[in-house]
Amino acid sequence: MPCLFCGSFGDQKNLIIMFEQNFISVVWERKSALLGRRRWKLKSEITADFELLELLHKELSSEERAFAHEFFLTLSACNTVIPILARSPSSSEAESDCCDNVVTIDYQGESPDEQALVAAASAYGYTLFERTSGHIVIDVNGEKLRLDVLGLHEFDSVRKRMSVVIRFPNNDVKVLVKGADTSMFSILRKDAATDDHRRHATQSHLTEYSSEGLRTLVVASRNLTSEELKEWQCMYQDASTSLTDRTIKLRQTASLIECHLTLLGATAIEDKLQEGVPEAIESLRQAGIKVWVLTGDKQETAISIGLSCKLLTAEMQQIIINGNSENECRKLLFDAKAKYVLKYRNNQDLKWTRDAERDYLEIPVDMKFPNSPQQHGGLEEGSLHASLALIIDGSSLVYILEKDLESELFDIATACRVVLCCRVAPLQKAGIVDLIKSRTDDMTLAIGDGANDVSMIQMADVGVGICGQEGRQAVMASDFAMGQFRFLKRLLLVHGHWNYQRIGYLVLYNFYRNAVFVLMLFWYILCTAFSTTSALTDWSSVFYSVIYTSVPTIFVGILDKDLSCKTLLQYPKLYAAGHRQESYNMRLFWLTMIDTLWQSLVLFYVPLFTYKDSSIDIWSMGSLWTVAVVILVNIHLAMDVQRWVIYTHLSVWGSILITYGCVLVLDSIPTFANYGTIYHLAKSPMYWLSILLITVLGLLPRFVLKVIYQTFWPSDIQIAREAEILGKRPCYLGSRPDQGSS
Ligand SMILES: Nc1ncnc2c1ncn2[C@@H]1O[C@H](COP(=O)(O)OP(=O)(O)OP(=O)(O)O)[C@@H](O)[C@H]1O
Ligand SMILES: [Mg+2]
Repeated sequence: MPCLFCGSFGDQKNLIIMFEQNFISVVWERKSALLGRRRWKLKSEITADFELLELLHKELSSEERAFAHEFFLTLSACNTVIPILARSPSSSEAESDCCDNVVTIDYQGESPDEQALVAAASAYGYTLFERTSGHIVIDVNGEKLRLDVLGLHEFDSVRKRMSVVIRFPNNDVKVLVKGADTSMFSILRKDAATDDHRRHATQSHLTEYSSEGLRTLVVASRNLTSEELKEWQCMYQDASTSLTDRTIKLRQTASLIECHLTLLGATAIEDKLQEGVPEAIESLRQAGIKVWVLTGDKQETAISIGLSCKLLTAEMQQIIINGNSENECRKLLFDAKAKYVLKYRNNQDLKWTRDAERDYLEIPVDMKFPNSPQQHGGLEEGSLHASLALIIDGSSLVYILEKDLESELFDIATACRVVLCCRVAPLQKAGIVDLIKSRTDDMTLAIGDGANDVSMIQMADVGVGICGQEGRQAVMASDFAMGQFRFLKRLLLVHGHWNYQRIGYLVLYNFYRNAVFVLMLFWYILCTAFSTTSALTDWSSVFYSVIYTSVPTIFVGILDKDLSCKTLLQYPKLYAAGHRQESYNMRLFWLTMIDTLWQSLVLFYVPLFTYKDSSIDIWSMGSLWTVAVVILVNIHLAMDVQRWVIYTHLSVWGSILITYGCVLVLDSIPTFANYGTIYHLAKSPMYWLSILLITVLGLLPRFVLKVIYQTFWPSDIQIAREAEILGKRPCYLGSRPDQGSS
């Protein structure tokens, strides 16, 4: 069973912010802000919420207003976004009346979430328009506010938050922090009852937002006393210049100030699914690929995204593992195993059969055979097995992956139809891929777009990077890069299928091509009592692999297609031919070798038999063998070509012509022992008859076997191919349970 590990496949960050401070949730979009004499024009439009705008224009003395001010200040200051300014002419007269100039502002950075948040802050009058390493400048409702950046603790997947230490013009020093709710709530101040109230309200809003599939962040801040600042500065200086354990030291320094924070609010960002994701996932699953989602997102968000991309369905039985200690995780795993997995194992045979039956339902009714199981498939649909979905979070994985619970997790995960790991750190993503790689022979493919997907992309057998808005790290670490998740469907179902067919065939063909030649020479050695004489010139031996038979191999290996891209995309189950190892397996290998043995015997003995009464020399015989073997292997290849294009014709038939050309040239050189042989041979009909006999006799068993197989035991691909050629839809494609996808 191949496995596919997905990071995120959303890329369009549409912004929705929920400001929590006044316990109201406001949703807004991007908008250009009109600020004093300068007009900031954002790349995309944001519509601001009127109520919140009104609050922001009140006197700063009110507590609610002060919190709102600090919330937006944190959004525009606590990030690594770089503003890119471009002056543009005012478009209308009205605009030029109220503004000196219009400045188009584009925010660039590694995190699309941050870009969206800074743009939203700008729409509310907090426009970040200058950033250097030492300071940032924010346009706060027309007033320029310059803030000194004393230090920045970048986001990392362990802390799951970032912070910035800012000195205000009045010399106040503040630490502004934003991060994941799980990491933020533990470092908030818990002094007053109002804090508790605010906290609970925020928590319930966060749950609500993440259930809608929004990506949430919590924003907080606090003032630093001069002693705290001094201590932090000392440590920060030391950590940032340290040559060893720099990351750990910086993390310790951050923890010094990232505590006792005052909650300011929360944000929620819509991470729109890319186009075609549900369809792509569905097709991959029909193709027999298990899809697992590994994300750093909150559990509710991950479940909601899982539902929207149709990975999870409402009927699925969800096994949720959220443990905070080893014992708790152990208990949850054992309970889940006893309750679901053992039951699943007992029903496993039944399940596979029913899976296969279910696949009948995808095929149009009018195309079914009258007695196909589809007839009762509809009746049984309601009683089909309830699928299992495992949902597990990163903190449980800490206990599970590092302890002896790995095998329990593996048992449960493999029994589930869907596995969803949320709040997982990059190394845990790699750990999950490793778990499958080390315990099964399955091929793993990891796909992701962010820096946090790099380790899993590198760990998987095949790594695919999506070039999104989250930088190029995933792409740089991957084997394949693509613009959108949905292209994976084509990559696997079409190109993966073609490649498998071509490589499987080429491996067998190349064994055959070389073995038939060597065996022919071997029979000659046996017949000449190991005399070490040779019938073929050295030139013929060298040219056989390099010129006579190599070009068709290359062209067929690149251009041959058993099925059209349309059919492969329409019937994902055809991909399962690879799972069943239909193109290359031991049976096929030995059959090919037996066929090779037969063909080499025909090659060697037919000329001996046809010329048994003649007195031709051994070089003439060698010349005939050379030409005959080239014609035989090329016609063997021609018999297996599935799609003839002009280049295939040119290469196959051209190779035979080139062989004749080379033989003519080699036989015209007086110093060679085979001088003039072809000219004598070609005159007699016996020569041409021998070649015809070799070709027909050599390929006959293969031809007969192929006809019998394709008539009585056609493969799915064969059926689809015939249907394609006849212009019909395949009727019972992939439906035979014995060939069902694994
Ligand atoms: N720049 C940031 N500043 C603060 N917090 C962040 C930042 N980026 C992400 N986070 C928080 O850390 C969490 C984990 O981030 P991470 O990048 O590991 O995963 P993710 O982006 O949520 O999901 P995915 O695995 O799909 O990329 C996020 O869910 C978010 O709450
Ligand atoms: Mg991310």
